[in-house]
Amino acid sequence: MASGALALPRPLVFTNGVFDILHRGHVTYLAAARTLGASLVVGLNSDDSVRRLGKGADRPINPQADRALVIAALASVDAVLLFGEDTPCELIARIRPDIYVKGGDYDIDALPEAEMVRGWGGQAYALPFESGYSTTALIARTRAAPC
Ligand SMILES: Nc1ncnc2c1ncn2[C@@H]1O[C@H](COP(=O)(O)OP(=O)(O)OP(=O)(O)O)[C@@H](O)[C@H]1O
Ligand SMILES: O=P(O)(O)O[C@@H]1O[C@H]([C@H](O)CO)[C@@H](O)[C@H](O)[C@@H]1O
Repeated sequence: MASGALALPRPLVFTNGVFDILHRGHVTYLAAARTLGASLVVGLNSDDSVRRLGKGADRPINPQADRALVIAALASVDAVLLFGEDTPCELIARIRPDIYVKGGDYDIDALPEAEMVRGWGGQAYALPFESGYSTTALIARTRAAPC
């Protein structure tokens, strides 16, 4: 239940993602997100939600419980909330964050999540992207590595 997120200090920063295999880009962007407010909540796609996203037939590699534990262990993250829908919009409507962020691989102005948060006077930002770091690239490198 997202009501627990309401008890976190404000301004509350919200972001979301799959976070299948944690990498440097995730860590630096979440650390940057946390600096924008007094708390950071991460919406995490459930396994079923990930399977509908079309990232690959074998995705997620890591089940939701493991992905949630890894992200929650980061010092920058105050709470992790699973969502099963295709987008985090329902979750965002429930917790009404003050700031919405995604990494720089997104056009923040094109996202319905940003429109929602801006709609109640909040802010939305795309944060710097660490090029060369993605879960997909990690998986590809692992599979191509000589035995
Ligand atoms: N290299 C990166 N630098 C900064 N932010 C990133 C980077 N990669 C992903 N992010 C951000 O992390 C969040 C989670 O993204 P996601 O789990 O899709 O990572 P990914 O590595 O792109 O995974 P995949 O390759 O499976 O799409 C998103 O908000 C995304 O913008
Ligand atoms: O890890 P990803 O693929 O960056 O996470 C997705 O982000 C989408 C984004 O917020 C645009 O809507 C979201 O819709 C999707 O559910 C994943 O969280």
